[in-house]
Amino acid sequence: MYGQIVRDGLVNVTGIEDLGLTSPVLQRTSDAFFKEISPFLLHFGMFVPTIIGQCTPEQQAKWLPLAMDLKIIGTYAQTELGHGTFIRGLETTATYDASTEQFILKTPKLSSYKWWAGGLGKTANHCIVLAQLYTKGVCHGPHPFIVQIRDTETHMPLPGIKVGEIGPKLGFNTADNGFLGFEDFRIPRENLMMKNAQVTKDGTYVKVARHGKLTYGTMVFVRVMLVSDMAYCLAKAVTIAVRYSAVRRQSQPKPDQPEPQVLDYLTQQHKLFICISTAHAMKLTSTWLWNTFTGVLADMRDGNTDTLPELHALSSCLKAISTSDTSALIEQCRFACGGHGYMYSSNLPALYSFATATRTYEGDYTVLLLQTARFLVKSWEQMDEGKPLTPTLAYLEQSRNGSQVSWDDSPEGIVRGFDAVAAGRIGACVKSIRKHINNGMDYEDAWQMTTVQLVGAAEAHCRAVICRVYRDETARLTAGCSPGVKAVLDQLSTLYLLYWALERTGDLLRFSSLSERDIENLQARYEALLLKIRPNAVGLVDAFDFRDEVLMSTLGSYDGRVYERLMEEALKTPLNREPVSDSFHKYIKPMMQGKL
Ligand SMILES: CCCCC/C=C\C/C=C\C/C=C\C/C=C\CCCC(=O)SCCNC(=O)CCNC(=O)[C@H](O)C(C)(C)COP(=O)(O)OP(=O)(O)OC[C@H]1O[C@@H](n2cnc3c(N)ncnc32)[C@H](O)[C@@H]1OP(=O)(O)O
Ligand SMILES: Cc1cc2nc3c(=O)[nH]c(=O)nc-3n(C[C@H](O)[C@H](O)[C@H](O)COP(=O)(O)OP(=O)(O)OC[C@H]3O[C@@H](n4cnc5c(N)ncnc54)[C@H](O)[C@@H]3O)c2cc1C
Repeated sequence: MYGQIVRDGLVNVTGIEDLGLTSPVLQRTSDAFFKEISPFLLHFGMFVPTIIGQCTPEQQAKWLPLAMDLKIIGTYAQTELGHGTFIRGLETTATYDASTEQFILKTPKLSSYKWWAGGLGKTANHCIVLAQLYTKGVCHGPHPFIVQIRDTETHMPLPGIKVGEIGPKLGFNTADNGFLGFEDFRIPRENLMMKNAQVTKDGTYVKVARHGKLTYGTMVFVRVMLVSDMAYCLAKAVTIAVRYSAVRRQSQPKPDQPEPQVLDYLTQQHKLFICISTAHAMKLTSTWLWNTFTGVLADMRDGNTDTLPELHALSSCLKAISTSDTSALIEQCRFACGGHGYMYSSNLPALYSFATATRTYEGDYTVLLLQTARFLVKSWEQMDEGKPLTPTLAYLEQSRNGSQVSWDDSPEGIVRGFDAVAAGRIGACVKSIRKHINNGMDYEDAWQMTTVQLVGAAEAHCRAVICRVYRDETARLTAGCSPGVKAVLDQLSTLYLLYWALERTGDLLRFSSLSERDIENLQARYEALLLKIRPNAVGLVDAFDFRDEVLMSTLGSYDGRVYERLMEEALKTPLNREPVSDSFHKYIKPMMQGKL
């Protein structure tokens, strides 16, 4: 299995590299090689970006050609057995020895072992290691080091290195996630990645970065990328589920009628059409986020880090919500395919196991939403002090006078309704924190006591951002389209708004003048819209344009030969090589004869 995956992985990365294509293409074509993950994902997904983001130009000149030509294979080892979320609590140490101009890497105890890095087990010979930097007896916090861990000729672990694979997981079983320990392992001073902080030969620590969190930059980049990844993942899953639902016929609602396509059931449309819509919403939002990200990078190149806090808040909540929505909706696609959705050959299990992991790695869902909430509460307090709000929080102004937003069920009105919900929930958090403080709590305890509400407020803010961006970007991008295309894409973005308005009626009743009658109207409009979308459903997923080799699904192939493919795959199962398994003779027969 591992050998096959490495072969496929190299064909993928070297083949595409020869064509000089970019890593997103690499990422997309890699799907034609793997149902799961390439052991080289971290090399291109984090090792290379960290060299670019954390190294000086001189260090980049040394390491980047080696990495891009695959002369070295890297990964990103930050998480430890004992810490993943709390980076400041990482235990691996890097202590500077001025007498030899080296750092000594140490794994003080079992919980300090690096754990999880993709490709670390058997594939990588180098890695980025986040370690607590000590020099002249002072700890300066976690810093990135580039460390060779295996001999590039023999691939043997270097002396002082303990490395291996962490074992089977829910999914990602081709990612070769590994563990790594250091026993007084020495690396040259120059292996500290010195764009944001330096240590001089005599051990003096020099802070370069204008912002304390630039070391976390790679994670922001990956979070931004993952939003797009999730759109792609969900688009694959709903292509499989909609095509299968068009082929599958089941039950007989009317005695004298043939069994209908299950896609004709309103409940099936309710399960699946939000998936089509969400894939579009996340794709458009990811492009908007990427443009925001590149804008912040440009500002930072000019020495201005003012826009970084908003990017961190946006990338945190969008990564959290896109991965959470995608995991839930891919599982919904699996539910929609009945028993056959549970077959590994449908590819829905692999898509689900990838998406659900993404809800955790690169920042746990709850932790990232609390990061966004921190920014939202700070912004509210700045608004109270009369300071200007950042663009994505402009809607907070409307809540200033505390008046309830009047409900308007037009698409733009629903977007404003979500703004009111987000503003109302943030305001409720601020009120809760202040109440606890007035009752004698310190700020940290008051914050902790409000965290359930804070996670909800961050989700509401993110939903409002997605709704607004989806609506605006659809209008902008379809301006020049034919009326037919424009109408269908407008139906999808309206469906997204109606779906989430019905999911959040409680909040809308609390923070707008929404009434019982309005809810009945929303429900009726939503159901009517499902029927309108039905004729275009297969065309809409065909428009995602996935080749069968990329979908790798017995249920989702273009020709619809579902039962033939399921049987073909079944016959390939090793157990079917012989009519009678030798376990019969070894165990079952003796048992039947009472000889066990
Ligand atoms: C084969 C082809 C491949 C092609 C690939 C191409 C592309 C692929 C793309 C993606 C795919 C790649 C890989 C995917 C697969 C697997 C990868 C998994 C890798 C990992 O899984 S890798 C480990 C990830 N592990 C985490 O994700 C840890 C999460 N834990 C944290 O992130 C921190 O621990 C935090 C933030 C919780 C607390 O950190 P803390 O305790 O130090 O800070 P604190 O909370 O005290 O905040 C103090 C002030 O810093 C600000 N602040 C914080 N963070 C900031 C940031 N990032 N930027 C700017 N400001 C930031 C705050 O906003 C605040 O600001 P203020 O004071 O103003 O409020
Ligand atoms: C498939 C996969 C691949 C990975 N690849 C890599 C890799 O290549 N490199 C790497 O370095 N890491 C990698 N990771 C590790 C990943 O980044 C961490 O697992 C992730 O950051 C979560 O941290 P944790 O495991 O410590 O969870 P924890 O933070 O321990 O989460 C446990 C629970 O505690 C809660 N919690 C934690 N802190 C708080 C808080 N402040 N407030 C409220 N609740 C809190 C969480 O919400 C969660 O419910 C990978 C993980 C997976 C699953």
